[in-house]
Amino acid sequence: MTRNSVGKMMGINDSPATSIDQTVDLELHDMAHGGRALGRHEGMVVFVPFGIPGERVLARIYHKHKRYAEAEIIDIITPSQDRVIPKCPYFGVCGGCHYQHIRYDRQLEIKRHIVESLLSRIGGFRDIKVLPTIPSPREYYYRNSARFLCGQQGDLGFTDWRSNSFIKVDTCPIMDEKINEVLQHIQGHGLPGENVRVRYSRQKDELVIWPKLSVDLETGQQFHTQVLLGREFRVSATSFFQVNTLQAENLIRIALDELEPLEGKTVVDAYCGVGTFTRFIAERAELTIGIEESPSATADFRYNMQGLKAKLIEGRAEKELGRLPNNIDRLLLDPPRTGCEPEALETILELAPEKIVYVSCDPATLARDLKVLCSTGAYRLKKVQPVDMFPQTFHIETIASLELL
Ligand SMILES: C[S@@+](CC[C@H](N)C(=O)[O-])C[C@H]1O[C@@H](n2cnc3c(N)ncnc32)[C@H](O)[C@@H]1O
Repeated sequence: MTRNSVGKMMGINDSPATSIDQTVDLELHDMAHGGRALGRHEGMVVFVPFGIPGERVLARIYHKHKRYAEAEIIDIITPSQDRVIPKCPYFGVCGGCHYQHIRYDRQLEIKRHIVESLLSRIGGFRDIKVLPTIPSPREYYYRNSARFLCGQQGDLGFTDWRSNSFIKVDTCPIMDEKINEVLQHIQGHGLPGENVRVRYSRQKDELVIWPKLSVDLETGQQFHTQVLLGREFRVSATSFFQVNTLQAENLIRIALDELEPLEGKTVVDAYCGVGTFTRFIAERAELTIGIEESPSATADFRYNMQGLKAKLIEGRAEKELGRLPNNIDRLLLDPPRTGCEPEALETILELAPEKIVYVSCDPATLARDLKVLCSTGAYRLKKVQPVDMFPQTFHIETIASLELL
């Protein structure tokens, strides 16, 4: 989406009365997708990071675009009752978290509201009531995976959200405690120019630290084993895996409920990764067909699906969906943030499965794709359920369920 289209969507005007370095008094009235609160000055929308809707703030304009401005809070005149003290010493500088200053139950409501408003504005779904966001079992220390950037001297850290420059970090309270422990050992030992990926399986107490480093810990492991609802998954260092293990179990439960009944059915799991959903579908359905393009994920999928009624098609979903037979009963979609390619959506409309469950990590592309699937009158949007996979950040995971009319 371009900046101008964001401006138009929000009903934003250009305002000569707003200028760089100006201090403005703002009532924050909403939260935009992307984690910034919204205020208005002289008719121009102002995006305010680390604000909370309902607050009145004094803010300094640091960017002015044609249709909107960006401002940083210099004083909070009326704080929200939902404002809390962030846990992380890097919060406000590090680009990883956006909501640590907001009480957790308010984060959940903000996410629900954003999904509903994007479905209405982008998707044209005016009457859809989005269900309350399912809270993460852990509000902090939930991530089973970290990707650290490496600075000049082998220091490990993340990015300053304003300047995009490297910042060294010695702790990260959204990563599993074990990943924080590992960081103590590997800090200062990164390889300049290379990211360091640390993944941890709490159930199996297994680590992947990639690439190989000169430290007093085993590094360079190719795989580790993650466990979801009692099933083991081999996951390679470079394969995608859901970052919030406990919440991924809820995601699977909801997706299965929406796909049921599965007995005797042919199901396609597009963008299947290492087989997270396929594994459970294949235990019930007649045949499950996964589609995945990543070579490491497809190798893991083959390993994980041994003995199950599951087939794999290696390739891009937008091409491979068109080669499927016409008897597909159910379709699960779990694409990357960019959503589904138009070609994939066209083919899905031709295949016309009775039920589609769309698992999305970006509600804007979800709304765009659901509009394509529903605007022809082929599908009805039955249920929309946000599931908080990423507490303390603006990222939103949503499951949408569609039925053929
Ligand atoms: C959000 S992940 C979901 C993976 C899996 N469903 C899971 O829950 O673990 C998206 C997956 O789609 C794969 N992918 C990305 N673009 C693709 C495309 N055009 N066609 C097929 N797979 C794709 C990625 O490699 C990744 O494994």
